[in-house]
Amino acid sequence: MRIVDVVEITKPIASPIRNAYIDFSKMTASLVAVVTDVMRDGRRVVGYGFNSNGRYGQGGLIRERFRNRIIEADPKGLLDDSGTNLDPHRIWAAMMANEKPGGHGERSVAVGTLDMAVWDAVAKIAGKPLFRLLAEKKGREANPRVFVYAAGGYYYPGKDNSALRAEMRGYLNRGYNVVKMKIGGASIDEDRARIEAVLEEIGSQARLAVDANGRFDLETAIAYAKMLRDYPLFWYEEAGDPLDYALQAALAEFYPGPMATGENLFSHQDARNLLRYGGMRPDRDWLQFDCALSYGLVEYLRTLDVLAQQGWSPSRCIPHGGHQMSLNIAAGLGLGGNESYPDLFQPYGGFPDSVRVEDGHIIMPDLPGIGFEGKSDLIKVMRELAE
Ligand SMILES: O=C([O-])CC(=O)C(=O)O
Ligand SMILES: [Mg+2]
Repeated sequence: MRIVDVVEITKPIASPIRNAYIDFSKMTASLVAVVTDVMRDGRRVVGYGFNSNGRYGQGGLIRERFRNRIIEADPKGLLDDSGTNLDPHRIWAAMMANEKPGGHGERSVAVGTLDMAVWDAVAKIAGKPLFRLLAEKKGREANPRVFVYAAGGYYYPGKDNSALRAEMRGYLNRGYNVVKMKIGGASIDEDRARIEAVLEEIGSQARLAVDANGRFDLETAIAYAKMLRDYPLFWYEEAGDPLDYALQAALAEFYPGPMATGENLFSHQDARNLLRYGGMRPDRDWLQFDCALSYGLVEYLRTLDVLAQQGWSPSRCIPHGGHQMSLNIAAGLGLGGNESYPDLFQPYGGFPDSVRVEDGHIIMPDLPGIGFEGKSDLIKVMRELAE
């Protein structure tokens, strides 16, 4: 058994939306395939992966470095001890040969994208849904029912508060009971009016989270905290620079409600620094590390170890990114849920076609691998790449 090829294509996922920091008019994503020589149900096993929105495609790094290290490694050295499946940890180590520590940059996105495809292949070779494989490896019970929330509420050109309300109403109609909107891309008075409009629309049917995308300095973050704490928000996300742990810790003094951050921390070492120095509170705050941006699930397992050492439960994690990889981790390893973008970043985000959101939760279908084969628009572009 061996990996015979690794292929990558960089695709546009452009849209006219804007958060407080970037617009998505030139956004791209890498789609990758890990092609094996294993056959299952009459088909060659190919694992697929892609990177989450917010960071651009990683074709250069994947094609120049990480792909070659997998292809050039001794194939036997990439198998598990039984020799009957690939070993994601050994493949990860092969990819990271001759890489210095620290300064994680975006190489973590390239590795995370390939790691997703490796786990997809491993679960397909095992003939199981990835979430069941993960639960088995950890000796725990999988829970296929996963909390999901609807992320949107972006700044669009020409979008007024009635359009924002209609967007949120649409999410409620589709079964969500937590919705998220952007803040920090307008004046604080405008943002207050946008928040009040959404709260009026959703009433007691749902809760609202807000996301500043790291835009604020400490003074502005605190000014917003004082405004936001008047409302019963689900969370206040990424107020300041993701690496400014002192800002996050200072903010906690002004914001008693739940805070969320972590989508732009790309390693277990960065996660550890957040928990050590960021003032995050394990009884109410939320951690959003996204494996597809941060060296994949092999690294995310280390991050979960860091959490345990620092007294945090995995149930405080609701990853960024809205992809099925994190849904599997949530169902298999007991995370608190997953993000979802009902109207954005298609065909990559979302759920298998048969899945419906009910009461803010989905039920994972029993599909081998990550479950991409259950989403027709997604598997179509995947197969165009490698089958
Ligand atoms: O707008 C983005 O970059 C995405 C984001 O922060 C989120 O989903 O939390
Ligand atoms: Mg965010």
